Amino acid sequence: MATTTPAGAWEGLEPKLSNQILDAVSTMGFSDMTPVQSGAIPLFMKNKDVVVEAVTGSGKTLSFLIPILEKIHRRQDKLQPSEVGAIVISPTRELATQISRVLSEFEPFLPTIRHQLLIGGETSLEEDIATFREVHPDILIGTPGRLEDILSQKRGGVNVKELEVLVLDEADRLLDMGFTLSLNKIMSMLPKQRRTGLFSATMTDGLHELVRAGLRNPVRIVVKVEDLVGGGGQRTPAS
Ligand SMILES: Nc1ncnc2c1ncn2[C@@H]1O[C@H](COP(=O)(O)OP(=O)(O)OP(=O)(O)O)[C@@H](O)[C@H]1O
Repeated sequence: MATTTPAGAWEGLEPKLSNQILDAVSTMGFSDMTPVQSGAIPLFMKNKDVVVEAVTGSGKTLSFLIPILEKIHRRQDKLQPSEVGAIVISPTRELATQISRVLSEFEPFLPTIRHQLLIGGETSLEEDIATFREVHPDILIGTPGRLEDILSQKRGGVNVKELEVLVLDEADRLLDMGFTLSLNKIMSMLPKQRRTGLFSATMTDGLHELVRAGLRNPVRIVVKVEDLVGGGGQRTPAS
């Protein structure tokens, strides 16, 4: 990324990242974090909810995928076949697919952590349920409609009682596209003691409402275009 000012080496993060994750990011060719990554990853790992306002191309994807992978990797009681540890909600099939691709790059380093893409379109709900039973994913990445469908079906077999992390990616677009009800429905099905991260390019009134409904004392991280060239993001309480 040409415009991003490096924001520190991955090895310097506190709490420390696992060797498998350090090896994965190094294989991806990333020696330093971007400002959004150095801001969001430690907070998420320290069990804070985060609201991240960051422009496109700031490196948001790894800033939520890495804490998700760390939390699942570090669990003492491993997730049971029907249990999922994290859900990422994205407004479009393309974006969800892109996140799934980035997550796949970690697979050689963390082969026991599996994920499933739930976006509708090419697969029916029945097929997605069959894949869930076969793959036993730990992480679900999807669009609101199909995620809501599979979570609301008893026969879907998805157990969210151990879920630790929910991510709402491109949250401004999720609301613009009319997914508010679906998001509220999904959130109502998830454990309250989870961590939630909301990522968005802009903060609108509707988003403040969603933050109030779905997040607990979140820390806000703002990364503007000038931060990408000048370095550093700001942190302020979001509420
Ligand atoms: N630490 C890093 N160092 C260099 N490049 C990185 C780093 N992290 C991510 N990238 C690259 O930066 C690009 C943008 O990252 P990412 O897709 O996460 O950003 P984004 O903010 O989600 O953007 P978009 O809104 O376009 O999805 C990707 O090509 C990614 O591979």
